[in-house]
Amino acid sequence: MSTQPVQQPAWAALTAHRTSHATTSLPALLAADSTRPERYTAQAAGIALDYSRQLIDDDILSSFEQLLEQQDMKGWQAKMFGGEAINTSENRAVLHVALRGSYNGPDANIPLEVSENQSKYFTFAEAVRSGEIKSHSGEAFTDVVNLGIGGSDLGPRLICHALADKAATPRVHFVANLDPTEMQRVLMGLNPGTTMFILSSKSYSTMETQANAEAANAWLSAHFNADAAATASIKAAHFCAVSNNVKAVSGWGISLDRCFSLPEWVGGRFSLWSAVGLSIVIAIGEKGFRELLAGAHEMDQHFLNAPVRENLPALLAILGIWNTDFLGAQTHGVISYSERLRYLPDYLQQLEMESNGKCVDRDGNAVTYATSPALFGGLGTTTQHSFFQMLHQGTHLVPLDIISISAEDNIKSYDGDTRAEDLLLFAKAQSDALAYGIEALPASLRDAWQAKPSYSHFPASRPNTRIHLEHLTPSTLGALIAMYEHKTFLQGVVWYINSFDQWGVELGKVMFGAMK
Ligand SMILES: O=P(O)(O)OC[C@H]1O[C@](O)(CO)[C@@H](O)[C@@H]1O
Repeated sequence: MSTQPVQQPAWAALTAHRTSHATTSLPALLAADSTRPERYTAQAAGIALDYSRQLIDDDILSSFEQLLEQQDMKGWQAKMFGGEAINTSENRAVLHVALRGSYNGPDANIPLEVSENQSKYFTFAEAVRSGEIKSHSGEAFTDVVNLGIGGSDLGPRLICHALADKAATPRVHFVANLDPTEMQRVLMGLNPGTTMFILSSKSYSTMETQANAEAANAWLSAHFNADAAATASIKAAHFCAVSNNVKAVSGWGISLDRCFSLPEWVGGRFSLWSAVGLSIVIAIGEKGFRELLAGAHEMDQHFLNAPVRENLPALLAILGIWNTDFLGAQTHGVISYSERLRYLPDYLQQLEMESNGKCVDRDGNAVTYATSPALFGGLGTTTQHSFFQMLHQGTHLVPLDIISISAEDNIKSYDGDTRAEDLLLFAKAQSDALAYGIEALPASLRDAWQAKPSYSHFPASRPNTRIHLEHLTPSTLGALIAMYEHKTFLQGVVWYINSFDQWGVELGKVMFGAMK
């Protein structure tokens, strides 16, 4: 029976490990066992996860295996993949996994509904890509702008930036913010005559997206110098929509055959796999999108079947809980050594913090332990020249995920261009510097460094996990995102919180409404 984890025997064992390991350091752990990097590396779906530079050992991992059992990991997995209403505050199932063929429950209508929806927006996206669907002035669309926020923006934005061929049309753009400047800057270079908008809002109650749709509509009618009747037909030609509230969206003037629905059981921050991914299908095609789904499906199966010590999402969940609840970390950093993964930290911020930023458990009681850390991040190497100073020599413990892709997957712009190789080398160098400090230097350099005054002292023993993708493809990106989704879900299971509602964002909306 799951309950608050602090009541479980394994939590007490972990607390005891924390005390007995108080003086353990990463250089000592790494020096004591030359097989540690190999033993503490797990692989699945094209992703290798090396957690040898985390402050854990076999005893701690064993206690976590027990904790997962005591908190009924398997039972919760079965509930989620089987379609039980585990989002109890909203009485909803949590079935984004059904969108990638991983539903395990008895309702045969669910896979049918998924494939019916998919075929509608896949067909539409391919017709936009091929130029078969034309603009008001009879031209092929060159640009598509997704208007959405939160889950209706961050996943598609991440994936399109990572995978879209920037030289091909239609190009895909994103506008999320209420600040008119964002839209103005995106639209500045675009031709209204060949620009399509996707109004993407699961609830169709998000004021930012509605306001931006009005602004986009005004931009179009100003261009066409249109009267009211013409404005309606321009809107019909240049807008499509994604929503769970198709009736309301079509009421705004988008024709029903261009309104693509997503089921109630897909949470906003898990919705990129649904019609919310329309911008992705337009950017990478149906084939690419199906590969993305297949990669996520592979990760789903891995999460369900792999033993804990080989299970990537489970390991990430464990490491996060150890660092947060036992070592006292209040933050978690994600550093991507790949421009193509620029938006990963933004995406993960919503995924992890909106899901697990909770202080009340599933029974309505206050939790007595820490839940989601603050997640932040950025790109290597640029962040090395901004906040890495604090990571190396600051007073806070900041565990990191350091993510890299193979150099051959990157651009070479001239003969002898070694930037991609050097980028990868920096990911390794930073990981070593954080974990070992100057111990990792060759002896000659180390002696010289040691002679320096205390301001150059490196405390070391700063935990980090290396996550490496041999290739960044739709499939491996799908797997990477699904891995983080399941990490987040499992942490919520252990913390005994509902990871699938977001009441914390509501009060500000109501306050705004009261002031308006
Ligand atoms: O797609 P919608 O309904 O416009 O919601 C956008 C975002 O707003 C939130 O509901 C938070 O306000 C997120 O959970 C969601 O992803």
